[in-house]
Formats: sequence, C-alpha cells, structure tokens
Amino acid sequence: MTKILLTGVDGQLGFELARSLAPLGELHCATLSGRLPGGQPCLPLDLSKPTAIRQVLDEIKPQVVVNPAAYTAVDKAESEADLAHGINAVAPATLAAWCRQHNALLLHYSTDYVFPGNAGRPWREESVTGPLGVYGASKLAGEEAIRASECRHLILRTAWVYSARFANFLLTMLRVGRERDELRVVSDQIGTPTTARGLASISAVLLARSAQFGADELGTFHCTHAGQTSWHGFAEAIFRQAQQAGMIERAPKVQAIASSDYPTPARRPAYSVLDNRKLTDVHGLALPDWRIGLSQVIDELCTVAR
Ligand SMILES: NC(=O)C1=CN([C@@H]2O[C@H](COP(=O)(O)OP(=O)(O)OC[C@H]3O[C@@H](n4cnc5c(N)ncnc54)[C@H](OP(=O)(O)O)[C@@H]3O)[C@@H](O)[C@H]2O)C=CC1
Ligand SMILES: Cc1cn([C@H]2C[C@H](O)[C@@H](COP(=O)(O)OP(=O)(O)O[C@H]3O[C@@H](C)C(=O)[C@@H](O)[C@H]3O)O2)c(=O)[nH]c1=O
Ligand SMILES: [Mg+2]
Repeated sequence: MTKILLTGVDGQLGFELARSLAPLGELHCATLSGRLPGGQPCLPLDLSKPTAIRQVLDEIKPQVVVNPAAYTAVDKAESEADLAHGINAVAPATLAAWCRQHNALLLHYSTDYVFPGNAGRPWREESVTGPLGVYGASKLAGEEAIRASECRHLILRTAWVYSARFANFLLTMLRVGRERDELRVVSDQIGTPTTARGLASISAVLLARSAQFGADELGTFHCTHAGQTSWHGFAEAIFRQAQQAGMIERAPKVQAIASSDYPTPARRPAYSVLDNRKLTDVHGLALPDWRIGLSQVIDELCTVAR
C-alpha cells in the first residue's frame, strides 16, 4: 500500500485532503501541534525545522508527500519574512530534496499571489511571476526550489481558498455581516474563489493516477474554480446565497471600495485570475464555476448548523 505523508491537516486544504486521500493509501497525518483538529494525536512536525522534517521522512519513508501546510498570513508575513520563508520556501526545498533522493512524489500547493496582477487576461503557468509581497515571494521561492530539485512533483497553483471551517474570507464575511448593517469590501482586486474541497478532489484524482505519469503529466498546474470576481463580488454572492439558503434573515449592505481605501501591510495583485487550461488539456480535469463551489460550501454550513 502506498505510504502518504500529509502535512497541515489542521488547515483548510489539509483537512479536506485527509478525507479525500484516505482511500488512496496508508495516510500519515502531521500537524505542528501533533494533534488532529478533533484532538486525537498525529505526527508532530514543525516545518520551520529542516532537521525535524528529515527525521519524520526517514521514519515514515513515504512514497508520496502531500504538503498543503504553509505560512498563509499575508499581512503578518511582511513583518515575519524569515518565518514565512522558512515554512514556504525552505520546508518545500527540504521535502523535495528527500523526495528526489528516495524517488518519492511531492504534491505541493502555491498561490496566485506569485503574480504581480498587472495583466488583463488570465495568467498561464509559464507567465512571468513577480510577487508584490513577502508571502507571494516565499511561495514562489518554494516552487522554484521544488522545480530545481528535479524530484517527481506536482505543484497546484490555486487562489482565494475557503471552506466551511477554519479561517477564511467567507466565514469572516458571515461573522462581520451579523455584527454590522454595512460592510466595505474592495472591488478592484479580481480573482477566483476556490473551495478547499474542490482542490482536494482534484488532488485525489491526480494522485490516484500518478504512478503512470511521465514528465508531461508532472510539473506546475493552475487549479482554481472557473470564472472570476472581485472580493466585493464574492462578498455579495456569499450574502445572496446565505440568504437564499435561509442561513441569514437579511443581507448587510456591501459597499464597493478601492484598495487604497482599505490599507493593509501587504500589497495584493489587482488581477490574479489563473488560466486552468493546462490542467484540462493534460489531465482532463476542471472545477466548475466559483458560484457552484460557493453553493456547495453554503450547503455544508447549513448541514453542520442543523
Ligand atoms: N488560503 C488561501 O487563500 C490560499 C492558499 N494557498 C495555498 O494553499 C495551501 C493550503 O492553504 P490553506 O489550507 O488555505 O492554509 P491554512 O492557513 O488554512 O492552513 C495552513 C496550515 O499550515 C500549518 N502550518 C503553519 N506553520 C506551520 C509549521 N511551522 N509547521 C507545520 N505546519 C504549519 C498551519 O497550522 P497553524 O494553524 O497551527 O499555523 C495550518 O494548519 C497553502 O500552500 C497555501 O499557500 C494558495 C492560494 C490561496
Ligand atoms: C475582511 C475584509 C477584507 N477586505 C479585503 C482585504 C483583501 O484585499 C481582500 C481579501 O481579504 P483576505 O484577508 O481574505 O485576503 P488574503 O489573506 O490576501 O487572501 C489571500 O490569502 C493567501 C493565503 C492566498 O494565497 C491568496 O490566494 C488569497 O486568498 O478583501 C475588505 O475589503 N473588507 C473586509 O471587510
Ligand atoms: Mg488572509
């Protein structure tokens, strides 16, 4: 049976991967705390410590390493560059070096924030990168280290990830919407909201087929839901769908503002829509329109609440 090491099981994507990868092999889950979200023990693994990473790899000897764990606090990264780099760049490099040496497959995730956001059409895998902040730069360095290692790898670049649990834009909107009658949300940053579950399901399909993959089937792929919107458009859709589902009685007013009216420590790309064509052309895979993803997560929230 294939041994799979999965990091970050207490994050949005790791949590969904733990479910979707379980049927594919012998799953070894790791978190920083050594506890699963439910409190049960799992492997303790601090990704900011390369020696600890190598120790866990040597102990488990996985054939597949899946690494959704990351430093994802975009604004905080601006003042914690070393830590962000350690987790987002050095850790993937360490995983990749081990995978190369042991002929293991590495499945890793990256972000639309590797792009500068100054284009008018969706970014391709080979488009020139140019991160605007520390988080994006650290994630790009992680990608580049994996490619340079020449290990067998898949890197899925995704964007605006959310789910029914942990911390994300959807849950922030629903919380703030309960507290206030009016919200202000930026309308000049365009991207594609992507569900952690959709991404986990694509990951599972890819891993299930990966033993047969040649060089053309491996490498870097963009993977988001289809379509595009602004954070303001996403917020409006969240309240519209939540109201239709009976989760909230009335939607707050969502005022569209410019990024300049919402100052943050990190700059964010104005346009970071990813072109997912390569994933479809090479693997025949695609996620549906982002509004469908949203309705799935709203459904899940309603089910949990019941
Ligand atoms: N969230 C998003 O909008 C997007 C995410 N991505 C990428 O997708 C992947 C998954 O993101 P997502 O699930 O949303 O992120 P989350 O922030 O939900 O989860 C990240 C996980 O990494 C863990 N982690 C942080 N530091 C360490 C460490 N030193 N050692 C071990 N684990 C650590 C976190 O643990 P703890 O909570 O204890 O810190 C958390 O469980 C990441 O690679 C991210 O960069 C790409 C595009 C968009
Ligand atoms: C809460 C809030 C945010 N905003 C803005 C701030 C920001 O520009 C945008 C989204 O806020 P967030 O803090 O969720 O955004 P951010 O943390 O930048 O989200 C990013 O996370 C990383 C990990 C990624 O990889 C990216 O793909 C992206 O999802 O909305 C408002 O305008 N009004 C609000 O009330
Ligand atoms: Mg954030």
